[in-house]
Amino acid sequence: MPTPFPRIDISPYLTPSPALTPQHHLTARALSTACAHPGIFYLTHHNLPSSLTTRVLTLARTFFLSAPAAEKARIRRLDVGQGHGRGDGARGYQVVGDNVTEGRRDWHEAIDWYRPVRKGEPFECAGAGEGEGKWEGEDGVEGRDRKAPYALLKGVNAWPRYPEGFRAVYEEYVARMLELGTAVVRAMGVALGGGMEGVFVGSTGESAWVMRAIGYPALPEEEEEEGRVSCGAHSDYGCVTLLLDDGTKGALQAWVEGEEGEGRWVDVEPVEGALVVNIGDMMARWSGGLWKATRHRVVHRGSGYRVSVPFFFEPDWDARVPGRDGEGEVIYGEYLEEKVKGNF
Ligand SMILES: O=C(O)CCC(=O)C(=O)O
Ligand SMILES: [Fe+2]
Repeated sequence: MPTPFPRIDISPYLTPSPALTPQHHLTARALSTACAHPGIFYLTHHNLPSSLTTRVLTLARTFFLSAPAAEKARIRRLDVGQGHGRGDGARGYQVVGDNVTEGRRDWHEAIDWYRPVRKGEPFECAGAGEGEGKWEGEDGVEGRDRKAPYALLKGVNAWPRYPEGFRAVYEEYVARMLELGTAVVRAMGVALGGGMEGVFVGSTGESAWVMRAIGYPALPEEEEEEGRVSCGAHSDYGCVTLLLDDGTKGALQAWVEGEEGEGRWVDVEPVEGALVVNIGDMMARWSGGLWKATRHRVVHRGSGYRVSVPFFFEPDWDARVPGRDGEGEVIYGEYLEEKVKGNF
């Protein structure tokens, strides 16, 4: 069966242009349809050099499969207060089974990074410490001006020292993804109309982005019998997810609803040179429920080791996002804190 997921060419939004052209509108219209149903699509012509995406995936694979246990332990995610205060309950490496989705342990390992919190930012305080704790693992500017103990989500990112060059490549990738994310939300704003282009660009200029490198060993049969999957069914909570995958087939699945409202899991097969994109709960709210934060999950039964790197392009920490079903608006950073506390 052909894949039901459309391809969206984002290139018109990547070239500076003082006014919207017919090409901009073509992309916006295609996005509008795709975001309403099935809410997940392939982003093409994104202008990311394949040399960069290949390096990103290879570095993650090498880390997961061959980093010494001590290196994985050095950057392990810690609860708030742990590790002389360097834990922020969010950033760092998680072993297989550490990540929990809807109460079940996921069958993957991962490193999570969040947008750095800069000293003096309005939301920096909220419990951030002025203590003496210094995390030995921090070797970059981020950590130097902000001392542990850290509050929830307010720590410093943990970067592998092995394989060499990891951080520089990933930071280059983050910079590219911020540009791309801005282009995508701008296109989504044009698609929604009513001034939303300005709202989206204005609410994501300091995006509280999140990035994960995920390593999926094949899911053992006995784990699946226990009801475990590689990554449990969920919708993403932010704006837009830009997913880079290593081409492994039959792993990512999306919940697609038919005309009658009946749904089923459909494989989202990798498309060479394209990113898989879905919208998150914040974007669904901004669209007034017109667009869907599609549920998805990963079931990787194959024999190989799968690697993916989702980049979550999110609203600013202090962005105000409309409520759902008459609820009041939320401040995105507060919403995120609740999500992290509740283990997503
Ligand atoms: O690995 C994937 O393909 C998807 C991961 C995912 O859905 C997530 O991290 O939110
Ligand atoms: Fe997801």
